[in-house]
Amino acid sequence: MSDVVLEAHNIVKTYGSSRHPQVVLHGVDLTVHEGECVAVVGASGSGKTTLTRILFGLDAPDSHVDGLDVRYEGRSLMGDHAHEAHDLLRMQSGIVYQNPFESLDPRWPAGRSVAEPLQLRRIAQRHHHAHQEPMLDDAAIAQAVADALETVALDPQEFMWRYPVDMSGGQAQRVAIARAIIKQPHVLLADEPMSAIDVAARIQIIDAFESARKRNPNMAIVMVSHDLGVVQQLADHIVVMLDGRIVEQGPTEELLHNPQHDYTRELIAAATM
Ligand SMILES: Nc1ncnc2c1ncn2[C@@H]1O[C@H](COP(=O)(O)OP(=O)(O)OP(=O)(O)O)[C@@H](O)[C@H]1O
Repeated sequence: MSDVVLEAHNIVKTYGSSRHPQVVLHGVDLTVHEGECVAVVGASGSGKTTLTRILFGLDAPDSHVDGLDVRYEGRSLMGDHAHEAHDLLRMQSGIVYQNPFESLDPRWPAGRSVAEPLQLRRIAQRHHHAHQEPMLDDAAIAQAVADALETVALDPQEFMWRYPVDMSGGQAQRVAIARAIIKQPHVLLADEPMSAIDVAARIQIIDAFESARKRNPNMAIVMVSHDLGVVQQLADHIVVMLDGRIVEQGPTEELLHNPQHDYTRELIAAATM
């Protein structure tokens, strides 16, 4: 089995006040390997987004829990060197959100939105004199933007200058995916990337993720969805959540053909694709 890139151990998360605590994650463990696509599925409110945000260092779990840890490529996001681990994870991860129009600046053409993560990397290179990687020039950034747009099957000539207002939801989501993958991230979080997209365009989003994986086979993807049907074509491993707990997980084929939990059977019956 390939290397573990992300791991979460005994994650507890409580919202609310001390008088009215609401525990939304009850000691959850999750492991993601290099190159693997893990889908986290379950009903609305089951804790999928909270768990995956914690896994990507975007939210903090309850502290003072025995056995608690969150690690990226072996580095703990919780311990003494948490800052370095968070910085590394931020640099080496990409995120795709549910609504592409909220993640793209409406004043910018697609080319600029897709280029921005590399522009920011170039600024960081200038500040930190990072000599371990070649300095990005304008031509390298333009080429990377064209490559990323091609990966998601958008013609760079046409889309470089297209504004979000002139895109369909599916096209805008593919631009958002191009933006998320341009840095060749090690880990990609996609939170309900298809639920705001009409059913006809979903296949293009699936194709976009598939070609992003082909281009960067070591990249791990964590995909959140409430719909098993949507993720079955992409996921290698499915994790089923119910009321803040993982009730079942396993390789996609095995889980879909031989579900062990009643709730997994319900999800399979309700799947849309
Ligand atoms: N910032 C917050 N403050 C208080 N409660 C929260 C907060 N964020 C999430 N919750 C609660 O935590 C629970 C889990 O939410 P979460 O968004 O992780 O679930 P989910 O499975 O991703 O649901 P959905 O599919 O609707 O996004 C829900 O009951 C939600 O109301």
